[in-house]
Amino acid sequence: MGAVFAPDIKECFGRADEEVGRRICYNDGYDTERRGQRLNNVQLEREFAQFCKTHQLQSAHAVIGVSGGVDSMVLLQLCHRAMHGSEPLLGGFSVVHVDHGLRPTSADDAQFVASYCSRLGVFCEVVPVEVKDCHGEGIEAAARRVRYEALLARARSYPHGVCLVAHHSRDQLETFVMRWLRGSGLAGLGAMRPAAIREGVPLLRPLLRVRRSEIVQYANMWDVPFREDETNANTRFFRNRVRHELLPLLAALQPAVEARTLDLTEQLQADESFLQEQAERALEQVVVRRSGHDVEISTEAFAGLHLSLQRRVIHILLNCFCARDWLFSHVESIRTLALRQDTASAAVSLPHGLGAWREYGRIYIGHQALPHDHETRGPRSIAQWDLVHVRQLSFASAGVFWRFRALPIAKLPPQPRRSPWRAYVPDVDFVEIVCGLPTSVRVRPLGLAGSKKLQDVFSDSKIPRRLRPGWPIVRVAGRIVWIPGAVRTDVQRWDDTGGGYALFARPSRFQD
Ligand SMILES: Nc1ncnc2c1ncn2[C@@H]1O[C@H](COP(=O)(O)OP(=O)(O)OP(=O)(O)O)[C@@H](O)[C@H]1O
Repeated sequence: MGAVFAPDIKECFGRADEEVGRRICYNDGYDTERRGQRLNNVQLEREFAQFCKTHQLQSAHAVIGVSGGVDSMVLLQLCHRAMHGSEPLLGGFSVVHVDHGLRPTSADDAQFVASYCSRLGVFCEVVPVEVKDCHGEGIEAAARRVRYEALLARARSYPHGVCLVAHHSRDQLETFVMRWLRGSGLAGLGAMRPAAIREGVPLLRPLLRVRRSEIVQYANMWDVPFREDETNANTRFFRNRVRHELLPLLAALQPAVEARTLDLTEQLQADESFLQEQAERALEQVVVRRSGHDVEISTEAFAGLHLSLQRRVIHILLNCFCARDWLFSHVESIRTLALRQDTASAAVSLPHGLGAWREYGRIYIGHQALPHDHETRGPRSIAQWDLVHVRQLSFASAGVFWRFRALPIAKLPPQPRRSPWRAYVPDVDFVEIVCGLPTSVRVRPLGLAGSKKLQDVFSDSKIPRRLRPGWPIVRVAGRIVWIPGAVRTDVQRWDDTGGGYALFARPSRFQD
């Protein structure tokens, strides 16, 4: 469907105004409830006018996202009235309806919005979009992503374009609760901002402090038509369950929950802005070097930061590298890595095949494995591998790129294949990966009566001499359990009761 524009129906709107005006002004005592509503409506219009002035919308072109629901239809009405008052509050405005094509009735919604705009004489564009869940984000999130892309693109096409959406105070409460349940931090719990910049375009929410009941009253007052989205009742969606099941409970316990959450989110937003500003400054102090692929941080400067800043600095870096797919446990693992008192090298693996490494008083985050793939001299700890939180680990050692994987034994098939590239370790939190142990160290290979020197283990397994100093050796509580590609020792065990982990190793250059 293309653009719809019908400037000639403006008069219809004028008549509707007059009718409502007559009912209120001349029928004194006719409908006291309506009079009360009118006061609220005046209040709503005043607040909207104030919002327009604060954000200097007199010189802007507002692109309103209108779904056809009551909230956005009321926003449309407010904009329309704001344009036609004694002093226009908007430089101009137009409507965009995004047709996701996901529901059988979506074409009717588009038609409904377009024809109402046509009645008002407002320019309306219906933008059909294709919703594809490419990032495993879920269909709801994918629809939201493409919707904002379309709305912001339209706003960007105007010289002073801004985008207006009709979120109200209950939406804010829902967002807060959903983020709280999903374990968001400060940034997420601040929920939606009344004014934000999204992809370079101001995204404004003039109704964020308005209650839904006031919006509905306003719609009734001005006979604003709207359509109910039938999926709103479907409790298969998380948001709807929060809305229909959890919020009524919260409101029963604390009737002021919506207003209090609004105040709280405003405070959190202010705290969040302050912390982010401080962290961006701190980042300049701790980052020693930054290239497109990795970043190098001074552990000394990092240790001097306040705990909140330490976390936020890592948070910012992870956002750059891991596109928000990280967890709080990743932040904490990197922080622990940076604050360790000993000087040993260590690593944690991150999503998207990235890693964080510690070497010589620096933390490296990025795609590179060990930053200095140097020859190993003497024993060296490669990683304290946190099996509970980190399931994959990769690093380079003496010219070989290693990938390690850990799988709880309970998840393995009943009779796993035997291989020197796999071993079983007891149910421990950490294993240590070291290299460069003296070749005279003795190990007791599984199934052998006696012990063997490391040197003999390497030669029997045909591990090239030049690779031996950097060859990883896995230890549990200081005892060797596995030399990948060579032997497993009597410390390792296959636990039929399902405890422990299976470890897998793949050296990329050597094995090929
Ligand atoms: N199909 C649509 N076309 C244009 N604008 C829309 C559409 N759907 C929603 N909007 C705009 O977005 C606002 C929020 O809508 P809704 O609460 O349904 O979004 P949501 O899916 O919860 O996403 P979020 O709240 O994260 O923006 C609406 O008030 C309206 O302004």
